[in-house]
Amino acid sequence: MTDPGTGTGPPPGAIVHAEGLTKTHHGDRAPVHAVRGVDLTVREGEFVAVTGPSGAGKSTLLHLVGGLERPDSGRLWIAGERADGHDEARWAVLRRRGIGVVFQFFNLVSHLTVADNVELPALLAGAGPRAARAARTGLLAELGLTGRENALPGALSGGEQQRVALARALVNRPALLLADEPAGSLDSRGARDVLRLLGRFHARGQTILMVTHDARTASAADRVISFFDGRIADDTTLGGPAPTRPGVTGVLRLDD
Ligand SMILES: Nc1ncnc2c1ncn2[C@@H]1O[C@H](COP(=O)(O)OP(=O)(O)OP(=O)(O)O)[C@@H](O)[C@H]1O
Repeated sequence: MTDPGTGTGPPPGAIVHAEGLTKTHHGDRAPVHAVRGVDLTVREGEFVAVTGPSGAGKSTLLHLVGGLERPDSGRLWIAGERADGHDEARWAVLRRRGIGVVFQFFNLVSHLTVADNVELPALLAGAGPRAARAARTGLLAELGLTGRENALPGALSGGEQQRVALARALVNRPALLLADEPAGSLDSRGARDVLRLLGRFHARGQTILMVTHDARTASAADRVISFFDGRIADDTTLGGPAPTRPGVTGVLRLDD
């Protein structure tokens, strides 16, 4: 891959640092320049929303950061480690540093119970069954899902499914939580609950990078990046409480 080598590398405390990140999609029509030389730093504890019109390249940017797609050029660091290499090296960094992802349509495994969906990433990461169960139990309690452990995803509301997906994304205590339109398929109550939960995890130090086309959803973040035609058009830090302490612990109550 091309390495422009022009940047300065990640500053201290950067969870995401990208320099000149570029991605062109080659479908069956003309090439689409989805991300065009993006420089981006997300510091530990930030809640950043990337917003912009359909086709602006928001999801492609999120996929590049999350290792779901590989950049054509540019450099990417996750928690200080280069993460833009060939597939094996990229996955090794992402596994070590930990990235959790929530998608618009939850992407739960339909034939696994809630408990198994949430425990699966912990078991894949090498946790023993007891540790995986303890992590799952704590998170489901925090997310108001105690009693739903044995349900299959299809028996849950959209809001409940997204909370299960959130538990799954957080079970390995990732350095970074990526959220792609996390409220996009929910009714207004489900959307409000999920955004409130994201806000509370953020208040406890969770770093979050969220993509949304919706300005109201974006306002849950404390920094809003406007993306247009593959580039950052605006980057605004909003007011709001600073994270109180790192780590995701304690009990969240939806009705607070
Ligand atoms: N795998 C792909 N193959 C070809 N073109 C793609 C691919 N993925 C995305 N694109 C194109 O790249 C551009 C950016 O897409 P992307 O999904 O990143 O934008 P977006 O801002 O997230 O849009 P939306 O809000 O509609 O999801 C669009 O023109 C899209 O059609």
